[in-house]
Amino acid sequence: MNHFDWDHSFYVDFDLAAGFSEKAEPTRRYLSQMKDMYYDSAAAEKILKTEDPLIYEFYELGFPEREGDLAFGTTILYPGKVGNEYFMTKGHFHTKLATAEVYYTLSGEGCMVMENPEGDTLEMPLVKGQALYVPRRYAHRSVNTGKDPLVMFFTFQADAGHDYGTIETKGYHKMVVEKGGETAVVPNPKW
Ligand SMILES: O=P(O)(O)OC[C@H]1O[C@H](O)[C@H](O)[C@@H](O)[C@@H]1O
Ligand SMILES: [Fe+2]
Repeated sequence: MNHFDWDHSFYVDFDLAAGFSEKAEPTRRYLSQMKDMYYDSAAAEKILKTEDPLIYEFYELGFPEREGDLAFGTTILYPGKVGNEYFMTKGHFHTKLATAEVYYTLSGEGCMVMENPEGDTLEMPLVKGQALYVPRRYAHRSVNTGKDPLVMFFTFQADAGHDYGTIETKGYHKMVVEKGGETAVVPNPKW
């Protein structure tokens, strides 16, 4: 765990291409920790028989969950697929539902899949050099649709919290898959 002093100014280094930091500590999520989130569970089990790939890592700054602070860091989401579904983050709602977040794509290409509790869905490409605004009340998951790591910088209100509940049990309404050599957003048959 890092110990930054959130009541004083501080620097954190983030490599603008690769997303890595020397100063901050990464949290890593492997396929074994999120295998049930992929639609094709047989494909996930098959991969896990021989390896447990690192799906993504993000730099956790140990931010205090205080009103007025900002959480920020980078996420590095690796390329790959489980069955025909691209590697993705778990995704979450904010516990304080009405909390937005900004993602800036540093390198790679992908898609941000969003949905609100009413089931309205939004899918927006993650494009290098563009900041994407994730609106209040929308759960958000990033998906790597490219061949290289997808690297993003993010920031949000530090006391927003993470709510994984509904996402972990039912998933998202939409999935991002490779279909006939193309990237396609399709309905999740589990809904
Ligand atoms: O929480 P996950 O869906 O696994 O995503 C991992 C992390 O990456 C993102 O960039 C978020 O902004 C973080 O708040 C989040 O914890
Ligand atoms: Fe978030």
